Amino acid sequence: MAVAPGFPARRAALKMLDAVMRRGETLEQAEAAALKGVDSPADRALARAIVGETLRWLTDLDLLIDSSTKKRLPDDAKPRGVLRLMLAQALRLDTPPHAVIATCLPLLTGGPRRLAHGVFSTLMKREVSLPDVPTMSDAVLTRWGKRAEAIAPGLIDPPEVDLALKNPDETDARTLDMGGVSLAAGHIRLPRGTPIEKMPGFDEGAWWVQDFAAQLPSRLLGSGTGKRALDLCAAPGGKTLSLAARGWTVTALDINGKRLEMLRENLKRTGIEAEIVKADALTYHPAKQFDAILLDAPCTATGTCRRHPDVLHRIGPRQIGEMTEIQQSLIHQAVEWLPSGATFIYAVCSLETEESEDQARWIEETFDLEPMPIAADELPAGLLPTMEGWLRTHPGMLADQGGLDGFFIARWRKP
Ligand SMILES: C[S@@+](CC[C@H](N)C(=O)[O-])C[C@H]1O[C@@H](n2cnc3c(N)ncnc32)[C@H](O)[C@@H]1O
Repeated sequence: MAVAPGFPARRAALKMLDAVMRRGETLEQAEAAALKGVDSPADRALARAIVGETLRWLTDLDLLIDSSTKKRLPDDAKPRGVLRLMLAQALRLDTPPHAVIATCLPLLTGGPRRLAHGVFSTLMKREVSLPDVPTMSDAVLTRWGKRAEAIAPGLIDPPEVDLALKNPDETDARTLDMGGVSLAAGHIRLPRGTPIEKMPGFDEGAWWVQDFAAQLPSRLLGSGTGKRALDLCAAPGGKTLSLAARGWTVTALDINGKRLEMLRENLKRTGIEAEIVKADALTYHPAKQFDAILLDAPCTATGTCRRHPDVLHRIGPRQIGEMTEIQQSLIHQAVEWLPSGATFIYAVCSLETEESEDQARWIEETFDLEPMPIAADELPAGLLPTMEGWLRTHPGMLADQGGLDGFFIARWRKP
C-alpha cells in the first residue's frame, strides 16, 4: 500500500506522544528521536503541532474517545494514542476527516485499525466539539485546586512570541517596525509563527526571544550600573542578557555545558558581555562578592505549559519533591554568598506551590533576610504583587493580551 503524503508526520507525532506519556520524556527529548528521517520542515512543524494540540486537550479528547467505546481503552493502548492524534487534528487543526483517516489509520493494523476507524467515524458523525477551555487532568486539578480555573483559559492556544529588547528606548520604533505590540518598555509581542530569524534586528542582536514573565526577575533588580550580579543558574541566558543590558556586570554560572554554549551564542549575537562559569553551584566558591544574586532555579517548569504542554502530563509529586530539595540546596548556597546589603531574587517558572510560595515561606523562616516586597509600580500594567510582596504570574493572566508564562518571583536583602 502506498504511503499517504503526511504519514511520516503522523508517525513521528505518535512516537513523540508515546515518549511523553509512557516514558515521561520531555517533548524536546522526544523530538530528537521521533523526527529523525522527517526532513521536510512542514512535516516537522505539523508533527509538533499535532502533539502539542493533543497534549493541551488530552483530557477532553479522552472523554470523547471514552464516550464511544463500550470497554474503556487502556491509557497506553496504541489505538487510544492514534485516536487522540486523529481527534486533535480534526477538532483543533481543522484537518478534514478523510485526510485524518488516510494518514493516521496506517499507524494501526487489523482489529485496532477497525476500532479506531469506527470510533473516529462515530464521533465525526456526532459532530462532536471540544469545550471552550481545555479541561485539566485530575492530577493537575488536585495540585492547582481553584487556581486551575483561572489558568486553563491561558492554555487554549500556543503562545505568541515575546522579545526582550537590548535597548528599551527602541521599544516604540521596533514595535512599529515589526508590527507587534508592546506590554512594557523593552518588550515586543509578535504573532505565533513569526519567522524570528528574518525579523529586523535579529542579525544585529537588538533583541532575544524571552517570554514576558521570564523578563520580570531581572527587571526587579533594576539598573546595575557599577554593580555586580551572580546569575546562579544562568543558561541559556535570557536573564544574563537582560541584567547585562541593564548595566550589571554579570557572572553567569551554570552546570550544563550545552546550555552554556547557547548562552555564549546569545552573548555573541547581541554583543553583550558577561563572565561565564561552568560549575556546580553546590560546590562552587565565588572569588568575588556580588551586589545581587539571582537564582532562577531549576524547577518542574509547569509555568511553561503553554509552550511545553507535556509538563501537564509528565510532572507529579515525585518530580516536584526532587526539585524542591535541589532548590533548597541552591538557596542555601546563594544566601551564604550574599554580603550584607546585597539583594537576593528567587525565581521559578513553576505553577507548583511547593516550588514557589512554600519555598519563599521556608526562606523567610530559615534565613536572616529582610523581605524586599515587590511594589505595584515596579510591575508592568495589569500585574500586581501578592499580599506578601511576591509576584505570581500564570497563563490565564493578561489573557486579552495573549497571556504569559507562570512564574514566581520573590526578593530579599541581606541585612
Ligand atoms: C530555569 S533554568 C535557567 C534559565 C536561565 N536563567 C535563563 O533565563 O535562560 C535552570 C538552570 O539551572 C541549571 N542548574 C541545575 N542545577 C545546577 C547546579 N547544581 N549548578 C549550576 N547550575 C545548575 C540548569 O543547567 C539550568 O540551565
